[in-house]
Amino acid sequence: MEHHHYTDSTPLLGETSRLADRLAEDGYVFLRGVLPAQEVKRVRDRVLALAAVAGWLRPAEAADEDLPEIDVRTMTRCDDTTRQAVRGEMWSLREFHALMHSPELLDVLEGLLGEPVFVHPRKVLRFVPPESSADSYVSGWHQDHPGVQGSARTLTVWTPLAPVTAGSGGLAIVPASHRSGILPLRLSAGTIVGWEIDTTIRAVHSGPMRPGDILIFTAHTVHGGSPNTGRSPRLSADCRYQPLHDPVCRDSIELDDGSWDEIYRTWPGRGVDDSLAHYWKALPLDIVDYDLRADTIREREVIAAGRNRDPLAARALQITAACSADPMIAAEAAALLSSLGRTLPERSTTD
Ligand SMILES: O=C(O)CCC(=O)C(=O)O
Ligand SMILES: [Fe+2]
Repeated sequence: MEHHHYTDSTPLLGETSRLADRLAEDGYVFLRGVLPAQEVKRVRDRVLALAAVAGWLRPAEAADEDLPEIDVRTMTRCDDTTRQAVRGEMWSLREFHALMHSPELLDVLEGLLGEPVFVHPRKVLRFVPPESSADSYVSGWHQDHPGVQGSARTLTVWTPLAPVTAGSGGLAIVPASHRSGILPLRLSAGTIVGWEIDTTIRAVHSGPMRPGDILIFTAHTVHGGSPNTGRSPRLSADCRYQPLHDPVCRDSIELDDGSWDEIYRTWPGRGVDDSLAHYWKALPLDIVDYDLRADTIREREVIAAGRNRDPLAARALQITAACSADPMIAAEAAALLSSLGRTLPERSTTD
């Protein structure tokens, strides 16, 4: 596999049609310094403060580029409920949501899409501890469209909250991989969802990133997180942006658990009269349900693989047991998982 640095498209900022051509050609653009570094730092500091309160950091030792080290033992010992609560507090930070609505970013996206943009409310904040921690994972090679659904023209923005170094790992992109539609998947025990793209990858683009830098890629572009081999957390944010008038999948708006008002309880004035709270309710959206058909087919495949005692099915069985909409399938997945005799660490199920 060939490894190259991202193609730097920063010189094309302000030349909308050339930037859009680059996105159409490569499936991604890498732009430096789009987000205000001070705002990024504000989010990072708040996230790290929550991690420190949870005891996840080793305060005395500054490691990778002024980020504290993770206390892997404490984090690994942390029970699931506490871990999810801390991650939930990080995710609820108003500064994080505001960052993904930065005017500088929306200008670029509006230029690329050529029409008004809808910012998905369900943004993702990633706190990836070193791979030695039970709560670390790689996202595996994937395309966003099968999971995000809605508009096929949706764009993802990925941005680091701290410098991306060789140790922290970042987001690797397979250039021009968006041109072949939805690609098949294969079981993969080491990735977050238990599946990954089943194609030969010939070239990968990656490289260092600074706070403020962004990657924008299409919903069909193959990409995946690299392992965090450093000693500090990898902190990043990602969010999806689509043409306002295209269909929006309900799952990009609605929460799996809890309500948006619970999220806003830490916002000033609990989000009342806040332009970032419930902002989609005033928009003329064409909301569509999540189409479960592809997931159902994959669930059948993983059950069959589990019956064949395929060790590659372990992670997908775990996800199916925890998340299947069909209780019979969930129960069989759980039984097959225990008969596989594998106890995998409990991990987050975010794609
Ligand atoms: O940061 C990662 O590990 C994965 C990010 C990703 O898949 C995305 O932003 O769509
Ligand atoms: Fe993704």
